[in-house]
Amino acid sequence: GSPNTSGKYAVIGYYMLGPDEINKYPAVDFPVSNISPEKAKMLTHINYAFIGINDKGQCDLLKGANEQKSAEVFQLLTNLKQYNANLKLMFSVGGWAFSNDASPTANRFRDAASTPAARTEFARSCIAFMKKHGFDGVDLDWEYPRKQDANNFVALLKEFRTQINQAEKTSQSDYQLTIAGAGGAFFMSRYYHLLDKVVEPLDYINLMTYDFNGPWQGVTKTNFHAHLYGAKDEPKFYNALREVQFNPPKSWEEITKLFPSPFALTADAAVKQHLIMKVPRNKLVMGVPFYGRAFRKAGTDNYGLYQTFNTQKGDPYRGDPTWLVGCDKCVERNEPRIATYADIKKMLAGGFGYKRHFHSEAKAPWLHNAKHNLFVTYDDKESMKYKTDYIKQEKLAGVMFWHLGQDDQESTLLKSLHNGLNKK
Ligand SMILES: C#CCO[C@@H]1[C@@H](C)[C@H](OC(=O)NCCNC(=N)NC(=O)NC)[C@@H](C)C(=O)O[C@H](CC)[C@@](C)(O)[C@@H]2OC(C)(C)O[C@H]([C@@H]2C)[C@H](C)C[C@@]1(C)O
Repeated sequence: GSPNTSGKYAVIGYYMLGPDEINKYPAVDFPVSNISPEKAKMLTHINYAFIGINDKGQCDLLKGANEQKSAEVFQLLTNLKQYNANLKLMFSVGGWAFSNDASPTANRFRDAASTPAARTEFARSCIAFMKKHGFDGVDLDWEYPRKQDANNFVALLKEFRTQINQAEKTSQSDYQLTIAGAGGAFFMSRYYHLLDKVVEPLDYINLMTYDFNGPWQGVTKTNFHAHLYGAKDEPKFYNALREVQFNPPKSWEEITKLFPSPFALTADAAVKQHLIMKVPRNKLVMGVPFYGRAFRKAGTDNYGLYQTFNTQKGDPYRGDPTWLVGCDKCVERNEPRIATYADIKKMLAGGFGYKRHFHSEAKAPWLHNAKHNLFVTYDDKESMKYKTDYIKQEKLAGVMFWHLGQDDQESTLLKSLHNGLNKK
C-alpha cells in the first residue's frame, strides 16, 4: 500500500511485551488496556514487538510464547481500531536481542534470506501469520544484516513486496512492509551501498536514530544518545560510510565531501545520509526514544556533559542496580542504565539532586546529578518539538518511537509528537 495513505504524518509506536510477559498477560507492565482511545487516535501504526523466526525459517511466536495468550493479545490490539479506523497494526520480526551478531539466533534472519526457496517460505509464513491474526503488515527488525548479507537482504525485501502485493489483490486489503533501519553510520555502512534498493520495496524505513551513545563504549565521553543536531564541541566519531564500496565507484574527493570524518553522530546526520542515497522523503521515518540512557561516575565539569564515565558494560547487567537514584523501576528491572521517560520524570521531581539542562545546539535535554556524578540523556517535549519541526521542514513521512510503555501516565511524549505533527 502507498505510504501515508491517511495523508497525515505517520506516528508509529512499538508495543513491547517482554520475553515472558505474554504468558503472564494481563499481569504485565503495560497491558493493551493502557492504550486508551485517546492514545489510539494519536497513532497511525502500532508495531507489536516481537515475533521470531523458528528453526524452519518461518515467522512464528517467540519460543515458549503461549499460542492462546498471544492470539488474545493480538485480538486486543486489533480491537483498538474501534477507536481509530485508520490505525494499522503491524507485527515486528526480530529485534536486537533476537538478531544481533552475538545473539544465539543471529543466523535465523541470515538463513531465511539466504536462498530463493528460504526467502519465499519466510515471506509466505509471515503473510500467513499476518492474515491469521488480522495484522495490516510486517515490520522487519533485523539488527543488522552484515555486509555479506546485504544482497540477500534486498532480495528478501523484494520477495516480501511481491507476496504482499499478491495478498492485497486477493483480499482487497492495504498491507504495509516496513523495516527498522540503522540510525548510526557504523551499522548503516553494512548495507548503505544498496540503500536505494533496500527502500524500494518498503512503505517506510523507520530510522533507529537513538543509542548514539551508551555504556557499551569503553572509554568515550558522556554524550546525548538521540540528539537532533551536532554541537561544535561534542566528541566526534569516525565516519564508517567512508569505507563503503559504491557501485559505480565514487571518487575519494566525492567521498570525503559526502562523508566528513570525524562527524557528530546525530539524527540529522542519519536523515541526510539517507537523502544522499536518494531515499524518498515520504518513506523516511525518524525514530525517537521514549527512554533515556544513564551514565555513572560522570566527570563533574560541564554539568556532566562530554565527561569520562565508568558504567559497567555487559548484557544482562551484573552490577549494582541502585546507583541511578530515584529510579525504583531500574532496581526492579536490574537495569540502571536505561530509564523510561516516566522514570525520569519521577527522578527529576523527587528531590534526588537531579538538575535538567538543555543544549541549545544539539536541541537535547540532560539531567546532571552533581552529588552522585550521574548523567542522563533522554528526550522530553522540548526536544520532541524540535524533532517534529524538523520532520515537517524536511518533509519526512513521520515519526516512530520505542516504545509505548515508556511514556508517562499523561502520554506527554506521544502528545508532543501528535500535536507537533498535526497542529500548526
Ligand atoms: C529491539 C529492541 C529492544 O530490545 C530490548 C532490549 C534489547 C533492550 O534494548 C533496548 O531497549 N534498545 C532500545 C533501542 N531499540 C532497538 N535497539 N531496537 C528498536 O528500537 N527496534 C524497533 C536492552 C537495553 C536490554 O534491556 O537488553 C537486556 C540486556 C541489557 C536483555 C538483552 O537481556 C533484554 O532484557 C530484557 C529487558 C528482559 O528484555 C529482553 C532482553 C533479553 C528483550 C527480548 C529485549 C528488549 C525488548 O528488552
